[in-house]
Amino acid sequence: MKGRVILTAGEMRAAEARSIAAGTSVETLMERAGQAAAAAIRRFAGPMPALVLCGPGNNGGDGYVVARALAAAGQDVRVAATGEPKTAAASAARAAWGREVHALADVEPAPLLIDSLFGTGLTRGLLRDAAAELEALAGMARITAAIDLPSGISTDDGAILSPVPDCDLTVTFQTLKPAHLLQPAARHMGRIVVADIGIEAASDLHEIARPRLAAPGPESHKFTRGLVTVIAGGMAGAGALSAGAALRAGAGAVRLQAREPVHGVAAAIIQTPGDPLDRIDDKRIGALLLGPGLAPDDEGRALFEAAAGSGHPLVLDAGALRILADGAALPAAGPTAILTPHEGEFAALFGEDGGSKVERARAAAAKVGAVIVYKGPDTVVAAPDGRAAIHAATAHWLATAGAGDVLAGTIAAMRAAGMAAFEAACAGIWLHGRAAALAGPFLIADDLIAHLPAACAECL
Ligand SMILES: NC(=O)C1=CN([C@@H]2O[C@H](COP(=O)(O)OP(=O)(O)OC[C@H]3O[C@@H](n4cnc5c(N)ncnc54)[C@H](OP(=O)(O)O)[C@@H]3O)[C@@H](O)[C@H]2O)[C@@H](O)CC1
Ligand SMILES: Nc1ncnc2c1ncn2[C@@H]1O[C@H](COP(=O)(O)OP(=O)(O)O)[C@@H](O)[C@H]1O
Ligand SMILES: [K+]
Repeated sequence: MKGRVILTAGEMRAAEARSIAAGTSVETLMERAGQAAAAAIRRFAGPMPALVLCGPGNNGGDGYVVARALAAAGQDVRVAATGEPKTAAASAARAAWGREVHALADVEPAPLLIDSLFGTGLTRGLLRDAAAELEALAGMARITAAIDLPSGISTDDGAILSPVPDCDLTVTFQTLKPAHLLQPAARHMGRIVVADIGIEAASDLHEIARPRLAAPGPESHKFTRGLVTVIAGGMAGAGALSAGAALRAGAGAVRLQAREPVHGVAAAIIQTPGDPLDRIDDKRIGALLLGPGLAPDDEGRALFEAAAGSGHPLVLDAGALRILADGAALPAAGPTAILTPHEGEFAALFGEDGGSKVERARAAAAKVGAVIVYKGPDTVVAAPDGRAAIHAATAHWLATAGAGDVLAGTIAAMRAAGMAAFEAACAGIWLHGRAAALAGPFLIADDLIAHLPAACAECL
């Protein structure tokens, strides 16, 4: 499955402009947006007394429509605004509301607060008084709903420009925007509803969705399901986590290549202690994973060179990324490699500048010609051809040692099963996040492995 489309503010404006050029007016789009938002809010919150805060732009315009729709449904509604509308469509929406509009500074709170101050047009933080008013009213409300985005958020990179309320519901239009999934903004969204307002929207940026996995059939054997080779570093436990994850994520065979026997791993993991490069020329290897537990020393560099020259689909994590940052080269040709850096590894490889997490991941993928899995509480996958995808984790218990090793092994299993690099990365991330949700609070990395089969079973 491909997942929900994500558009930036500029792409959304362009899609809106095309729609207008094709004959649908801004007023019509605003009416659809406001009516859809009101319906979603009523479904979520029921008929409680509401206060709608309206800003000067079209986000505020949506708010006047929401207020009119809720009032028409018999709900007790008040409106407060920062000032007069600045767009013709918002002015028309305010006129159609036709009732009193309070000043934001001295309005009474209500149990249902609807934040329609700013959306995709926000270019700078709210003025201190407006931000404080929004925060205070949200603090006194039982439920806070945002129209398009909670106010104070930068749409494209998810940055916080001024204090943002914690919303219970965010109703956005036609597609997700990056800030709905990127941190630090994403934590403020609550439940996200995407309402259809009849705009055509396509993008090469998607949310990561549940993958489809194939069950083995009568024609299958272990090597058709995929052979994963994990080259263990000096800290063999990390490789053991990756190997265990690859096996539980459905690889038909997993080899853990370490100098010494690794204890405590599943007996089904094939071990032939000795030279870690033993059998690296096996043509059946579907994914070669290097990096977990690997030190950036002479031996590590030699293993990297051998892996890079092997011609196998590579998954490079941890120590292999440090070796790469120190100047080693990826193979110039052959299957697309997958790199799985966390924030620190990404910065060491590609620097810290360059826009949003999506833009930075895309630039990195284009630069090195590999699929980049830029990890964190939000994970961005980018391919050299410009495709990108975002996963907003809900299981923050993943912030635990070894979770990255499990992710790398899971991705390697997907790759060995025959998925292309971008799809394998996306599938692995989804399964990893789902396994974390199933494992629950206080999970450790080993628990993720135990829950991978249940996560995979949801994808058959
Ligand atoms: N795209 C679509 O298809 C549809 C979009 N729709 C809706 O439109 C919304 C986008 O509307 P928008 O472009 O008018 O921007 P919006 O978020 O209301 O804010 C811009 C205004 O705020 C101002 N301003 C900015 N920062 C400020 C600050 N810190 N403090 C004070 N002022 C500040 C800025 O003025 P300026 O920067 O020039 O000073 C401008 O006046 C979108 O989120 C969605 O809800 C739907 O109606 C229908 C279909
Ligand atoms: N706060 C968080 N919320 C959700 N997922 C997280 C969080 N912190 C880390 N993760 C995920 O956990 C994994 C950690 O990987 P990594 O940083 O390489 O850890 P390690 O090296 O200990 O295995 C990644 O998949 C990352 O996306
Ligand atoms: K808003």
